[in-house]
Amino acid sequence: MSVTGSVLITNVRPYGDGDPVDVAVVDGEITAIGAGLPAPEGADTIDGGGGVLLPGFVDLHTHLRQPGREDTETVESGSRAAARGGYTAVFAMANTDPVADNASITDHVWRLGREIGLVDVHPVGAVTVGLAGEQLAEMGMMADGDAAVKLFSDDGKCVHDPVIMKRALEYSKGLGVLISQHSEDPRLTVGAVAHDGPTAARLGLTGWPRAAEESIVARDALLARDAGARVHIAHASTAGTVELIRWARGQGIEITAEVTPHHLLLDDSRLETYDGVNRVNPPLREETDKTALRAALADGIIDCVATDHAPHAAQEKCCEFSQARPGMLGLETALSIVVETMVRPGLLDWRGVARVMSERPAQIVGLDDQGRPIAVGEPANLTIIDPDGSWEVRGQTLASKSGNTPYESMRLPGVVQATVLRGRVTAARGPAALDDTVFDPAFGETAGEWR
Ligand SMILES: NC(=O)N[C@@H](CC(=O)O)C(=O)O
Ligand SMILES: [Zn+2]
Repeated sequence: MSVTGSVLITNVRPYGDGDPVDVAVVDGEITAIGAGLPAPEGADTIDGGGGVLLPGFVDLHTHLRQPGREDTETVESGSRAAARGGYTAVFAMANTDPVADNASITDHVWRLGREIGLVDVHPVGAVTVGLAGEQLAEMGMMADGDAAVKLFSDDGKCVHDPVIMKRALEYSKGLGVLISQHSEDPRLTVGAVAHDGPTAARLGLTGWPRAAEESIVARDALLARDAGARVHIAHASTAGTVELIRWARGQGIEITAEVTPHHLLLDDSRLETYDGVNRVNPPLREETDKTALRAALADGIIDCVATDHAPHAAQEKCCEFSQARPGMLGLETALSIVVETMVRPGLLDWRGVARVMSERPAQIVGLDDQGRPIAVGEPANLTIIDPDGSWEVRGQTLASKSGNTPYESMRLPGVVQATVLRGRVTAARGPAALDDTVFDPAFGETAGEWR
């Protein structure tokens, strides 16, 4: 991950503040910020178009599907999707085939990410062997490997046995790593496909109760308290989870949490059509949950946004709702959903977006080169956003190998114009593209084509 570049970014507003400035980057590091800067020697110039400059985004929850399901996503296609979404680091979940429960696999994924070089790919290690929930995986070996695994999760499955979870938390503390829990009591979700509420009842879908999530959140908060360990809650989806985290924080328990863009925007009213694209774990909840999740993200009870980018093949999503695989794409649409649900309603300003999409996720996992301030001497991991632009989502044109976006044909606000990883441009479109601008009507009125 040592490849660096030099670039001059012109006409951008760091954190959306003040008049546009230029940002000079030499060998991956910001060397100057000011008006009318000369391009560093040998550096390309990209035109920021007066857009907002933020630290590159960090995703704590991405499914890259390699090894095992390269027909739906690869480290390469997922890295491209991440770069186009404004991300400079992603954490690739362990529910691959074979499962990433040993250092040879986590190191392999890490090496692939490094060779591709579009985003820092940090493999997540499994907590238990084969995600089976019975025997702890060699967490220490993974943490000590080339990938230096920082985050562990059986995501897709919950570490259900409290004795195993207790031991895993104790180990994680000793290793200085973090466990991300997919909070779902599997005994309460047998056959469940939709939020357990009036909509599921009316549609004849088996319900997934809020208690399936909240009981594990409460339990793990207590286990973390007793172990003196930190714990992270993946894809928080209910108002009750928010209250439990608030309570635990008040007790001094070190608990952090993420929310997905889809749980901020969508609710179970989407299920009326029985379209499998809307099936996801945890399920889309109700309006009251959405409101609580947005407020919690605004006030910091929920730390960050994580995509839970979950690519699936078309034939796995088009079937009858209960048969469809759970999961939605997220990397390329996350920023726009955050603009729609948080920035437009005035819940977050651009500094707040930097906090929930860059700074907090980097801090939670202890990345010291991501989520850094935009300042001289800092690593140039950056994203440029057109805050006033909009684009129309088309699954077909996304960089992801899959097309299972719940936002198909929706016009979304906020357009990622370019992403810079250690001074190298990893994605650029429209005015920010290095070559001449190409307007592609498929991308809508304001969003230019990716270069
Ligand atoms: N979220 C999902 O619905 N699916 C994820 C697993 C997960 O994050 O639980 C997947 O791997 O497809
Ligand atoms: Zn999950």
